[in-house]
Amino acid sequence: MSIVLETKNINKHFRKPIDFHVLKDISFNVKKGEFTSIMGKSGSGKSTLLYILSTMDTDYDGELFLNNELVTGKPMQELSKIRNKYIGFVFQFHYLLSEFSVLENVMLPAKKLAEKSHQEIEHEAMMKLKMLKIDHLAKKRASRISGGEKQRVAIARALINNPSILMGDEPTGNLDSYNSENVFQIFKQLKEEEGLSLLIVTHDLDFAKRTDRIIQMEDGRIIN
Ligand SMILES: Nc1ncnc2c1ncn2[C@@H]1O[C@H](COP(=O)(O)OP(=O)(O)OP(=O)(O)O)[C@@H](O)[C@H]1O
Repeated sequence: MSIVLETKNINKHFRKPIDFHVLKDISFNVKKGEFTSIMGKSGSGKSTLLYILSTMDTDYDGELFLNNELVTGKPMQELSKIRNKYIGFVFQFHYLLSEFSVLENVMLPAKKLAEKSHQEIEHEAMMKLKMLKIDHLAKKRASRISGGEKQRVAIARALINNPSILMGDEPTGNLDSYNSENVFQIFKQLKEEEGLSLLIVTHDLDFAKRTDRIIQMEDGRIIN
C-alpha cells in the first residue's frame, strides 16, 4: 500500500524560556486509506507534531515526506502550495468566515490554489456539501448554522482540493456525542469510499478505538 506521509527522526526543541525537547525521534508513516488516531496526555506533543506534519512549522530536525516527496527544507511559498493541495485540516473550532455563505467558505481554499475556474470550484464545492448532506445550507451565512453543521462545513472546506490526507486536531472536541458520531462516520466513509488517509488527534478513546491504528504519545515520544 502506498505511503502518503512519512517522518524520519523528527526532533523539536522549544528554545525559550529554557531549552525543552518537545518531540523526540518521531518516525512513523501513514498509508493510503489508513485512518490513524493520535492520543496522549495533555502536553505530550500532539499539537506540536501536527503543526509540523501540516508543514506549518518548519523549525525542526529530521525529515517529513508527503507522497514520497521530501518537503523538509522547501521554501515557504512552495510549502504553502503543497499544503493547499495535499493536506486538509480540521480544527476543534471551525474557523469559518461568519459573514460568508457556507458555499463561499467551502470554495475559498480552491480559489487560493487558483487552478480551476469559478464554475468548476462552485460545482465541486456543491458536490462536497452533498456528500456531507448539507447542500441545503449552501446559501446560508456561516454564522446562522448549528455547531455540528459548522464542523461539517469545515470538513467540506478541508476536502475541496481533494487532499491526500485529512488531519484533525480534536475535530470532535467541541461537539456533543450525536455530532461527534456523525463526524466519525463521515471520516470512515471518506476512508472507505474515497481512500482518504486520516490522521486525527483525539482525547476520545471510543473514537480512537474504532480507527485503524492508535499512535500513543508520551513526553514527546511515540510509545507504540
Ligand atoms: N511555543 C512554545 N514554547 C514553549 N513550550 C511550548 C510552546 N508550545 C507548546 N509548548 C509546550 O510543549 C508541550 C507540548 O505541547 P502540545 O500543545 O504539543 O501538547 P498536546 O499533546 O497537543 O496537548 P493538549 O492535549 O493539551 O492539546 C507542552 O508542555 C507545552 O507547554
